[in-house]
Amino acid sequence: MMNKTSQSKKPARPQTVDIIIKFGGSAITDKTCFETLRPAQLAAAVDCVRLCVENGLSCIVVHGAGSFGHHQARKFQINTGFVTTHTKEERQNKILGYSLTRQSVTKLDQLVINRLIEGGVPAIQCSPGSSWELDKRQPVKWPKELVAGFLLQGLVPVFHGDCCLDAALGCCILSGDTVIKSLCGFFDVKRVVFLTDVDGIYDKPPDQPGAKLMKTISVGHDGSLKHAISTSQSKNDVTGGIMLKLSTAVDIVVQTKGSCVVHVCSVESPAASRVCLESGQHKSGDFTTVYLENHEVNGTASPNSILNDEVLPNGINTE
Ligand SMILES: Nc1ncnc2c1ncn2[C@@H]1O[C@H](COP(=O)(O)OP(=O)(O)OP(=O)(O)O)[C@@H](O)[C@H]1O
Ligand SMILES: C=C(C)CCOP(=O)(O)O
Repeated sequence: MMNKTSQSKKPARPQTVDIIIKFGGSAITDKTCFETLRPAQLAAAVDCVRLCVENGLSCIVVHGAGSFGHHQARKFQINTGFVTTHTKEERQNKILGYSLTRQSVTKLDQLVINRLIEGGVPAIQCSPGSSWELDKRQPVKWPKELVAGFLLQGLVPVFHGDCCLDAALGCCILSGDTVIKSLCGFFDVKRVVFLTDVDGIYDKPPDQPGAKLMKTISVGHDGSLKHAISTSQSKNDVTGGIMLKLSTAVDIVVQTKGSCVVHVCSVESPAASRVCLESGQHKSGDFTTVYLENHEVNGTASPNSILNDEVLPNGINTE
């Protein structure tokens, strides 16, 4: 059933994936309330995937945990692993928390997969918690060939942030953002779209006065950024919030030498489907594009507006 590419551990030419779409936990759930879905936002995210599939794009979905999982993970401190448990009771408590966290994230996963299938997307569950091996919170082994096989059959693999076993810590939390980085390290991914609850990356938390949407973020070959960006995260978030997203985006464009472009866009924005469907970079729109400086994307030189690396809400250029 598997072809030559999917059988080999390290194929000479990695299999192409047109797009990875991340359903942000902030976008599809209400992070301030326990296990609360935002159905309209989930429907909008599903619509983006449906459009991609209808247009023949190979697609992977990754979703965050949002208000499913983060509460339990925080309460039972799953991310510190078993090394911080000293008594039998502490260990039993942590194991119960591990079980409850997985139960919660897989509950959300089931809702997401049901909606995708109802929307006509041939979604296939790929929960990291049941197959990924981690060491010091970094993925060391995951079933790459199986995922490659699913994609070759036209299925849409669905991953999510999860709790996983960890060689060093016993257990830990694996963010959907880290999953995306691993996928980009194995497949030839053309673009990653983070659908979230804000228009993109701002120069400071968007609820702070004067915060400006960064329409483009140019990344140096050493991973450096031209502009300072400050962030905040919700008190229930155990995986680093938007900061992890930004560092994941930077790592992806550097690690793929610029062949993969990353966009951060509101799930509710009319631009979301366009960002998902169109290849290359986008000159305008209320979203963020993260790209490698001076890089040619899909054979076309980056547009000047991007090379100028503007920071502009309301047309203000801070350069
Ligand atoms: N500089 C910033 N730019 C953009 N958003 C920011 C910034 N600082 C803080 N935020 C907050 O980050 C939140 C989005 O990040 P978050 O990590 O929750 O995204 P997500 O991908 O939806 O979540 P998850 O990791 O659960 O999937 C927004 O609600 C926003 O208010
Ligand atoms: C809290 C858990 C279990 C997963 C976190 O994943 P993320 O929301 O993608 O960061």
